[in-house]
Amino acid sequence: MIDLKKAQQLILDATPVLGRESVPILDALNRVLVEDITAVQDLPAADISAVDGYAVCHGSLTGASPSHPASLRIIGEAPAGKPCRSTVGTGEAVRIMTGGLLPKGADTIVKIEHTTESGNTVTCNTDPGTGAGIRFKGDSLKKGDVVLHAGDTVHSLEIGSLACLRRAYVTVHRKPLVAIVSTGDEISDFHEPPALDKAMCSNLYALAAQVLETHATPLCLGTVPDDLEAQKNVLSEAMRADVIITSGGTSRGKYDLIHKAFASLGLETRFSSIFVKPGKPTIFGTIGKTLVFGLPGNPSATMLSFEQFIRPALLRMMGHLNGSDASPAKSNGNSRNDPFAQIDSFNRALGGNKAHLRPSQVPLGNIRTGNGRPLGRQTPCHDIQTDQLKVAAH
Ligand SMILES: Nc1nc2c(c(=O)[nH]1)N[C@H]1C(S)=C(S)[C@@H](COP(=O)(O)OP(=O)(O)OC[C@H]3O[C@@H](n4cnc5c(N)ncnc54)[C@H](O)[C@@H]3O)O[C@H]1N2
Ligand code: MOO
Repeated sequence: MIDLKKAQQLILDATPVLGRESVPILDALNRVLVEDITAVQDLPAADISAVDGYAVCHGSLTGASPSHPASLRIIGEAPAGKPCRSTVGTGEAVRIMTGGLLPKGADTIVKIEHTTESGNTVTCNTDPGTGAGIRFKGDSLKKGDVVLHAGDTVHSLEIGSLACLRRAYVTVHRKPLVAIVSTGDEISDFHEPPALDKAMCSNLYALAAQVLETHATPLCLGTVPDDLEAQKNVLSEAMRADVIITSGGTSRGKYDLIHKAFASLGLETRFSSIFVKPGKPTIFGTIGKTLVFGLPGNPSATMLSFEQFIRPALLRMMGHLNGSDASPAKSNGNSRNDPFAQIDSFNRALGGNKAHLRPSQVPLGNIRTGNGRPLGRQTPCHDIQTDQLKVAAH
C-alpha cells in the first residue's frame, strides 16, 4: 500500500503531455497554446481617430479658446471604414468619426464637443494640443511583439486577441479522450426499470461531468456486468482512448473482476491500493500509452478519486502543468490550473471530515433536508484522511 502523495506522483510520472493540433480559435477555449502568437503587423495598422470630431493641422487652431475660437473650412468627411482622399491644409478640417483613418496633412483631432458646425464651417473653441485624439500606428502592438506565449491557457480574452491578430486557427495541446465504463451486475441505467436489487449507474454520469469540467472529452461506454469476457471486450474498445476509467469491481469479492480483466489486457500496474479512504482500492497502471484508472464503485469514493488522481493527470496531458510544477510538493494552491487546490473543497462537498457519516450510495455530499438533517441514510464509513489531502494541497 502506498500513500496519497506517492500515488499522485506515480500517476504524474506516467502521464505524457499530449501532442498538438490546429483548431478554430473557439475550439481553443480553456486549452493550452503550443506556439507563441506574434503580431504580424502594427496595431492599429495606420493612424486612426480615437474620437468623433474634426481632423485638422494643429497650426490652424494653436491657442484657440472660447474667447478666441478658430474657424476652419470643412473640406470632407472620414467615416470609419471610408478614408477621406483630401489633404488637410492650414485653415481646413475634415469631419472624422471614431475609427476613421487620419487624412493626409492632419496631425490633431478636436472632439465634436469642443466645436460648433455651421454650413461649411466648424468653429473650435479649444486647443487640444498636437496629436490629440489620434490612435497612432502601432500604439497597441508593434509588428513582431509576442502577444501570447506557448503554455498560456486560452480564455475569452485570448480568443479576442487571436481574432484581433486575424488568427482563425491556433495550435493547442490535444484534449484526451477519456473512456468511462461502469461495472457490476447490479448497475442499471435510465432505460431499465427500477428494482430492489439494482443501483443506478450514477458514476458514469458523474465521471463524464468531471471529465467535461476538466475540459477533456468523455466517451461513455456504458455498464458491463460482472463477467470477465464482457469486461475484456469493452476494455479492448476503450483502449483506443487516451485514458480509461472504470468504476466498481476493484475490491476482493468473488465477482470483483476488474483486476483480472485489466491483467488479461496487459495492464502494467503501478499501484492497486492506497493508504487513503475513501478510495483505498484504486488501481492505476498503463496499457501501452493508455492510462488506466480502476476506481472503487462507491459514488463518493469514485468522485473523490477522480479529483485526487485523474484530474491532475488530464491537466498534465493538456499541457496545463509542466515538469516539476505538477508535483504535489511544489504546488502552491494559487494557480487556477492547480490540480490539487480543489481537492479539499471537493472533499468538503462530499462530506469532508464527517465522511464517516456520508450517505451511502448517493454522491449528495452535505446536502440537507428541509429540517436540517443530512439527506440519505447514514451509514458508517471510513474517515477521509484530510491531513493527507492538505499535504497534497500545498
Ligand atoms: N472484504 C473487503 N471488502 C471491501 C473492502 C475491503 O477492503 N475488504 N473495501 C471496501 C471499499 S473501501 C470499497 S470502496 C469497496 C470497493 O468496491 P468495488 O470497487 O469492488 O465496488 P463495487 O463492489 O462494485 O461497488 C461498491 C458500491 O458502489 C456501487 N456502485 C458501483 N458502481 C456504481 C455506479 N456506476 N454508479 C453508482 N453506484 C455504483 C455498488 O452498487 C456498490 O454498492 O469495497 C468495499 N469492500
Ligand atoms: O475506499 Mo472505499 O473507497 O469507500 O473507502
